[in-house]
Amino acid sequence: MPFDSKVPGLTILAKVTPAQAEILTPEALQFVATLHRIYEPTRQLLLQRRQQRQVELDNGRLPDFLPETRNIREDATWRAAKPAPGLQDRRVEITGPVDRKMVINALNSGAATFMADFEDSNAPTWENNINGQTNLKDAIHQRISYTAPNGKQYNIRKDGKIATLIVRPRGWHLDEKHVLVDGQIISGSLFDFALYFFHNAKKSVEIGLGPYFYVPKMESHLEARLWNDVFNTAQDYIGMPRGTIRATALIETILGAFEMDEIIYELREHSAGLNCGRWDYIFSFIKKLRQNPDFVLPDRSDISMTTPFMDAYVRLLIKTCHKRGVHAMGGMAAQIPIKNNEAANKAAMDKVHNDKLREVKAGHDGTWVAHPDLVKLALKVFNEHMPQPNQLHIRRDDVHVTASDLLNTDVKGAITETGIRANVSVSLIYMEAWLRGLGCVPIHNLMEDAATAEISRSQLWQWAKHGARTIDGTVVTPKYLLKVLDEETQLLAKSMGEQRFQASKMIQAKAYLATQITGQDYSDFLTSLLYNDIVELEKVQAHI
Ligand SMILES: CC(=O)SCCNC(=O)CCNC(=O)[C@H](O)C(C)(C)COP(=O)(O)OP(=O)(O)OC[C@H]1O[C@@H](n2cnc3c(N)ncnc32)[C@H](O)[C@@H]1OP(=O)(O)O
Ligand SMILES: O=CC(=O)O
Ligand SMILES: [Mg+2]
Repeated sequence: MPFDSKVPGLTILAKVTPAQAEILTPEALQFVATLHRIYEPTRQLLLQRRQQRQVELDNGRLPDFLPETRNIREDATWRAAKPAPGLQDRRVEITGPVDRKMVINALNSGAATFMADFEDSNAPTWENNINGQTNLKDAIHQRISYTAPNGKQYNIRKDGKIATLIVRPRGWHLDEKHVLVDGQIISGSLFDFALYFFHNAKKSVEIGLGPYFYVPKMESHLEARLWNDVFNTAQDYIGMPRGTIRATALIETILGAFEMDEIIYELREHSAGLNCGRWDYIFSFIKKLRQNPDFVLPDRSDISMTTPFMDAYVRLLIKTCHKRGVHAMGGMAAQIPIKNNEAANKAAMDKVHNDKLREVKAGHDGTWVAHPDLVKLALKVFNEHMPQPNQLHIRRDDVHVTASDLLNTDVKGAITETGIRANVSVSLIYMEAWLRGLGCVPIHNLMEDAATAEISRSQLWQWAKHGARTIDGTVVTPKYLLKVLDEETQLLAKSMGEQRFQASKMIQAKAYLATQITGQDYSDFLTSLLYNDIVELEKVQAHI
């Protein structure tokens, strides 16, 4: 039986269990439909604007600060909202997908906050998304528990030291194809935001916090304005004072980096600062400038936070945030604990330690970790170097970052066969996992998610497009990359064994990847490219 949404014009093209129906209530869905009807036209216009800007970039026009918003950047008098309850001290934030066990583990991890992720680390299957909403609702309503298949019991810690919940909805580019309003596919961002807000906003205030969000992958301040408008409508809708919501904007696109002040300004009543989403930032740098031969980068492993364009971005972000009185959050080191190899584990932990040390010394007010075992390590570094809750008082008016600093590709390194093979293998393994509904996986001892995998496949495209040369003199051609793809797939097949390989999604992943590495077709997002494969539409066309 198709699910009856009881909301005129809104159709759900998916199976809905009784537990999921408690999230998909007529009242919550009415709110989804309301937001869609008001804001979908603007979202579509902004997505078209992204395409227009891409054409300009492809034609050689480099990103720059906007002349029309100079007054916002140069007016030193305006400030954003003061930090909200639970968001003053954010020295260590754990992130992770909205899986029930992980939600409990993250809340218990000892981190100050937990960013529950519908984006980079989540494959947006219907199950993942709706069950994720149930998990977050149960968390905010303080009734979440879980029994694992092995009988292990998970409960929220009793000492009250639970991380403050922050939710990251999907970016503006992603659709939620299981829901139609007036026959139109709706936005994934609005769907994730609306359901979480509707069920939890009031309760989160009652428990002394608030409805808190991370907003990802914005490419302009106009996209931030759209979020701000959505926040105002949402608060008015449930009778909550405007300014109760707080949102930290990830600066993780090269175009967003040129509009940091403007993004805070648009969100100022709701702003909780900016975050250096380093992995998407590298991806965006490659993607947006992909047609320009001056921006061909070496191996992914050669691009670090001290690479000139990354260093400039960090410095500008910290300066901008502290000027406006909001948090400048750091990002994610990709290393995770390595089991059964003490030396390798120590080397990985040293890298995380050094990354956190660099962040706190640069002036960041907090950082991200990918795994509960990293919380203590990051806390130790921040406690030692940041005795107060944050470093908002440290102004960096001495920092001057220019457009050419943000575009400085003086990166030390080379393109190597090892780097090419690593990119192919990471892309394949990640895409295969994503197609099975897993959005974050350990690969070669690193955390890989949608943002990191995007770097790998985009580099392959760019190297083939420009006929880049490896350090050994090999010219990277489509033919060469397709040969490497075959070889790497065979290696994976061998290590997995025939039966596991055939049962996996590796063949689909390979077919998708083949379209993305010849320097011709380029999908703006891997997740958009793969999304149709994880959409399972129920046949309820008669109800549309
Ligand atoms: C670019 C960006 O956007 S960064 C932000 C997005 N990425 C992330 O959030 C990364 C999230 N991290 C993860 O998903 C995981 O840590 C992975 C996939 C990298 C590794 O996961 P695993 O292989 O399961 O790690 P491992 O086996 O060491 O886990 C040990 C325990 O920690 C838990 N755990 C691991 N990572 C997390 C996390 N981020 N949050 C909560 N719990 C976690 C596991 O569930 C497991 O719990 P259990 O012992 O009760 O069974
Ligand atoms: O979302 C974070 C990133 O690094 O990308
Ligand atoms: Mg990201």
